[in-house]
Amino acid sequence: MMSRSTRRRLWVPGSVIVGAGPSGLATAACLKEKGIPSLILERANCIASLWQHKTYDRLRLHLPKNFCELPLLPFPKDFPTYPTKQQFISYLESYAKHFDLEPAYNNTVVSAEFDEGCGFWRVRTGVGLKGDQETEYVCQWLIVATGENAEEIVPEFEGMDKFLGPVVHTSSYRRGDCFQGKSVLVVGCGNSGMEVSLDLCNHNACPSLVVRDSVHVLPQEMLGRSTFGLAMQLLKWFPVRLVDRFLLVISRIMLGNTAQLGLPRPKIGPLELKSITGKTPVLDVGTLAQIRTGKIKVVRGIKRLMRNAVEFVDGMVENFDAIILATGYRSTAPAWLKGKNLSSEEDGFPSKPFPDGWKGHNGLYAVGFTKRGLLGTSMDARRIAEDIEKQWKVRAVQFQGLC
Ligand SMILES: Cc1cc2nc3c(=O)[nH]c(=O)nc-3n(C[C@H](O)[C@H](O)[C@H](O)COP(=O)(O)OP(=O)(O)OC[C@H]3O[C@@H](n4cnc5c(N)ncnc54)[C@H](O)[C@@H]3O)c2cc1C
Ligand SMILES: NC(=O)C1=CN([C@@H]2O[C@H](COP(=O)(O)OP(=O)(O)OC[C@H]3O[C@@H](n4cnc5c(N)ncnc54)[C@H](OP(=O)(O)O)[C@@H]3O)[C@@H](O)[C@H]2O)C=CC1
Ligand SMILES: O=C(O)C(=O)Cc1c[nH]c2ccccc12
Repeated sequence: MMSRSTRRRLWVPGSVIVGAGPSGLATAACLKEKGIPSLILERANCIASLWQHKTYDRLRLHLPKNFCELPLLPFPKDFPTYPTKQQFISYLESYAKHFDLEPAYNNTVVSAEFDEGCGFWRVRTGVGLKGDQETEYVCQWLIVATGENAEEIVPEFEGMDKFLGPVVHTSSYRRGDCFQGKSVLVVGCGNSGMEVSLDLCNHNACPSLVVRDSVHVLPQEMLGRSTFGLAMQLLKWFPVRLVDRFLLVISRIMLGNTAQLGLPRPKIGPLELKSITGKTPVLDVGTLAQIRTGKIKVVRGIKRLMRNAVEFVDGMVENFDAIILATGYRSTAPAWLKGKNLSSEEDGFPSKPFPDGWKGHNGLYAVGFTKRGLLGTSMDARRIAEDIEKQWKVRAVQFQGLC
C-alpha cells in the first residue's frame, strides 16, 4: 500500500463531481453558468463512458429527444426524434466543449468521507492505469454522478463454469455479426435484452430470450405520439393508475395479448411499477414482431447450465453456442461513499423519495439516481446548482466582510 506521505492533497474551490457521464457534465455546466467552479473526476479516459464503451451499435435513445436533452444546450435541430447513440455522444462532446468542461480522466474515486473535524469532504482517487499518484481532494461540496449503471450485474447459475461457449454481458455486445447462424441465449427481458435479441435476429442468429417472471411491453408510439410523451401529458391531469389503465388498453389493441407470447404483464401497471421499483417498461422497437414470427423464441428461467446446453425451470433442455447476459446494472457508490450521508440502504440510492433525493447531508449531492433517465438528471442538475449557488453567495458575502 502507498504510504500516506506520498499521497498528494489538493484543495478544490467549489465542488468535486464524481463521474463525467451526462449527469456530471450537466451539473458542472449548471454550476459554471452561475460562476461556480468544479472538478470532475472520471475513472474512464473519456466523457460518457457508458455510452462510448458499453453500448451496442444499434442503440438509439428510446424516449424522444426533448426528454433527453441536458440543461442549457438543446440538441441540434437536425437530430431525428430518436437520436442514434453516435449523435447522442457527439451532442455530449459538444456540450462539454461548449461549457469548457475538462474532466480529470483515469481518476477512479476509491473513497469519499466527510471530515467532521475540518468540515470538508476528503475524496481519494486510486492509482491510475498509468501509475498516477494517489490524490486526496478536499472540498466543500461533493456531487455523486457515477450513475445507476456503474457496474454490470452478473448472476451466478449452477454449472456456469461448465458451459463451453462465451458468456458475455450486454455491456460487451456491439453487434450480432459474429453470432451469425448460432443459437444464442439472451438472459433478461429489459430494454437491453429485447433490443439485443432483435439485433441478433437481424444478423441471422437464432436468439432465445429468457423471461423468468413478467414484463410490461409498450409500443414506442401510440395515437401518433410517443408513448412516454403522452404518458407525461396525461399524468398532469390524471392519477397514475388511470394513466396506466389507458396505456394498457391501447397497448392491448396495438400489440395484442403479450402473455400469449410468453411475456405476462406484472400486476402493477407500467408507470406505477417504474415509480415504485425503477423497473423500466420495455418500449418495443420491433422485437415483438419477431417473437410473433418465431424468429425469437421465448423461454423460462434458467435452472442450470451444461457443457453446450441449458436446462430451464420447466424442464426443457436446449443447446446453445453462446449466452448474453442482459441482466442489468447497479450503482457502485455504496462501495466508496463512506457513512450514511445519502442513503440508508445498501443499493446506494437516495433514501428520500423522488424528486427530493438529490440533496444529502454536509454538502453532499446526488445527480442521476432518480430512476427516471436523463429527464431526472436534468432536474437534479438544476436543483443542485441552485442550492450550491445560495451557499456560494453567502460565502462571497462573508469573504467581502473579512476584507
Ligand atoms: C443501454 C442504455 C440505454 C439507455 N438509454 C436511455 C435513454 O434513451 N433515455 C434515458 O433517459 N436514459 C437512458 N439510459 C439510462 C442512462 O442511465 C442515462 O442515459 C445516462 O447515461 C445516465 O447518466 P449518468 O451520468 O447518471 O451515468 P453514466 O452515464 O453511467 O455516467 C457515470 C460516469 O461515472 C463514471 N464513474 C463510475 N464510478 C466512478 C468512480 N468510482 N470514480 C470516477 N468515475 C466513476 C463512469 O465511468 C461514467 O462515465 C440508458 C442506459 C443504458 C445502459
Ligand atoms: N434504447 C434505449 O434507450 C435503451 C435503454 N435502456 C435502459 O438501460 C437501463 C438498463 O437496462 P437493462 O440492461 O435492460 O437492465 P434492466 O435492469 O432493465 O433489466 C434486467 C433484466 O434482466 C432480468 N434478470 C436479472 N437477473 C436475471 C436472472 N438471474 N435470470 C433471468 N433474468 C434475469 C430482469 O428480470 P426481472 O425483471 O425478473 O428481475 C430484467 O428483465 C434501463 O433503464 C433501460 O431502460 C437499455 C437498453 C436500451
Ligand atoms: O431509459 C430509461 O431507463 C429511463 O429511465 C427512461 C424512462 C424514464 N421513465 C420511463 C417510463 C417509461 C419508459 C422509459 C422511461
